Amino acid sequence: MSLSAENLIAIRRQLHRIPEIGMEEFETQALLLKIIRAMPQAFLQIKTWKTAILVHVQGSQARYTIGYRTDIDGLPVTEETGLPFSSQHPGKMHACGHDIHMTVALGILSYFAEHQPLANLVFIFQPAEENASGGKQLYEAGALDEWMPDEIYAFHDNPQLPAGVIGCRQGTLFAGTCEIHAKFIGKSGHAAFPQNAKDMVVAGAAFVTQIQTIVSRNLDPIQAGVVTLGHFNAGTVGNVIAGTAQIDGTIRALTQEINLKIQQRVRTIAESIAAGFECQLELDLHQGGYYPVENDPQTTKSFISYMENTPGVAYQETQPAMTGEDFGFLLSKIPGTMFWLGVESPYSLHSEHLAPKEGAIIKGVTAMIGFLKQRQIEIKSK
Ligand SMILES: CC(=O)N[C@@H](CCC[C@H](N)C(=O)O)C(=O)O
Repeated sequence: MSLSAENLIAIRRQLHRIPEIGMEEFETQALLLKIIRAMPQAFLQIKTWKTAILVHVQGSQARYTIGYRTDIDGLPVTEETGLPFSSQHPGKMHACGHDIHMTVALGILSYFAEHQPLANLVFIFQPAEENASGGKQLYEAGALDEWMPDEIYAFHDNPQLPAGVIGCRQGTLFAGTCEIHAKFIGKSGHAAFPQNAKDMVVAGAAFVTQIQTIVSRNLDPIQAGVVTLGHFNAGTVGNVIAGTAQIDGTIRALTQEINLKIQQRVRTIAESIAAGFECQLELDLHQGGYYPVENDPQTTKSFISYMENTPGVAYQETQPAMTGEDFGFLLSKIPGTMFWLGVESPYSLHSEHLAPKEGAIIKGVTAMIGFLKQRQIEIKSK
């Protein structure tokens, strides 16, 4: 039997209880495998790569392969929702809704495990979307090679959209991101003798301040970019000069060109601060697979047309967002479409209070099963 709405909610709650950080999703992988192995197996082949799971569904007229990807990792966030099925893993939470993503993928898979598709389908349960570009790692390790999709789909939950509403757009959906890790290394000393030390609170503060000029002074005002420094750690106590400052942040831009331009300005400013304060610099600008999420014109046209014209599906065109997604890497290799699924919450993604509305799950499953069925017919008739 395909998984019912009630089954899916129960599964989502099980997954929600056991969030794990990227590349450590062992319990999650075991639970997913148990659920997948309980489905009818006639059309399925299952393989694993590290904590990832790949499931191939044999199509009856297989000349084409459609991929569907979900991420499976949680975040290092302490849950504050008060829900009875809250995280049982201290300091970890599905605060980005990947439990919803996994559940929707299982719902779609359970349908096609029972109703053989025309095309082959490949379901990718991908680790480490948040921290280590699991999609890029999996692709580059060749885990997909045997079952390489001709096109691919994925969604991210969206607390700002009403539950169950599908959001999408042609072109860029999400920004490309790049992590900033900067360490300024000076010399600690007594607060009374600054002449004998190299104060990294001051150097770090200058870096933070100068970085603010990148978006306001270096970018075309019509173009968009974000530089957020979310972490600054320097010193220990008020009367000791700090010998090091560790500053971490993230760059976001809607094109790779602007992302690279911001990276270059961050590097120039960090190096000039290090020179000016006569200190050392360790700088790591790490983009990994977090390329801009660029939707393919053909698959996205077909996707939007289905969602707009299908009774029971609520569709809304959305603006590009500055969230990042390593699905951008897979979309740079395989044409496809990323979309939003509304889960309606007053709290944002990554909030310790995020409590997505579970009614979105069955709506997402139903919309995607319908779309994938139509898409296979479209492809067959080409
Ligand atoms: C949907 C979402 O929230 N994605 C993350 C992706 C992380 C990108 C990377 N680790 C970075 O911090 O730049 C996001 O923060 O947008």
